[in-house]
Amino acid sequence: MREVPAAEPILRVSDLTVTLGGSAILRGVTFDVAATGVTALLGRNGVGKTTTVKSVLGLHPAGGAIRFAGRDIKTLATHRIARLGIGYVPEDRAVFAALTVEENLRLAETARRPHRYDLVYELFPVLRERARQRAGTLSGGEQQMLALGRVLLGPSRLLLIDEPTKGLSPKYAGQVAAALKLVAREVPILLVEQNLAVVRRMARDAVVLDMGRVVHVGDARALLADPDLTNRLLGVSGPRTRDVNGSAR
Ligand SMILES: Nc1ncnc2c1ncn2[C@@H]1O[C@H](COP(=O)(O)OP(=O)(O)OP(=O)(O)O)[C@@H](O)[C@H]1O
Repeated sequence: MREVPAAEPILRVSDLTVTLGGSAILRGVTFDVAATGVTALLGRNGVGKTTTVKSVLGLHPAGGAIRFAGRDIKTLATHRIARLGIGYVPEDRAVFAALTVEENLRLAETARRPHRYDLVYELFPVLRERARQRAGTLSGGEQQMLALGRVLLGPSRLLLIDEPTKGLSPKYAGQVAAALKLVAREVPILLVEQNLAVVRRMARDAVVLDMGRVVHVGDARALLADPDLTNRLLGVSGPRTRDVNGSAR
């Protein structure tokens, strides 16, 4: 029987090195992001997860190679990388506080069409309900939904999403995770996430960083099902006590 070749990864990061403020932050990071599903980028605080994501976007000068959909993107300017179809939701959510929800979405419109308001409002009905409300007065969870809505508005081929559930109540974290899971059916996601219950629910693949290096690559659930490995790599005992909605398990 002929083997079906596995799809090419959508993103290939090879031997990525980044120095910031005189310190070597990434020391040869190598990993792939599959063309489907969610790849979780994990690790303790300060190990280089955000730096990795920003480097993919051309926001830090980096050594090594970055290929997106088979194309070398490391030397491209950030706006050109974005135009190739890489969407980014940063950790601080980056919504315009003084503008309404609707204005925030309209500002995210780009030349790349179609603008998928139907998808955004289907995933996050609260954004339609609060269309006229200033973004700065939304709750943290609603602001996160707006930030995700902004990036989902245009067609993307890969989403880089940095800690989308950080600081959210279990209820909102659950809602955001559920929406991202739906999004991941259409667009591959590289997800930085500390909430391991969210990771277990969404991610198929896991990449773990430690001190600027990849120390583990493999199946996300297998990693999280192994308390010793989880403890050694992530410094926690895994998502065993509470699920993503905060219920005890
Ligand atoms: N512009 C910068 N100048 C100097 N050092 C920086 C800069 N940006 C990040 N760093 C340092 O690089 C290291 C990695 O930071 P990074 O934000 O990538 O970590 P992280 O894994 O995303 O952490 P966290 O989980 O806490 O968000 C940290 O020690 C941080 O202080």
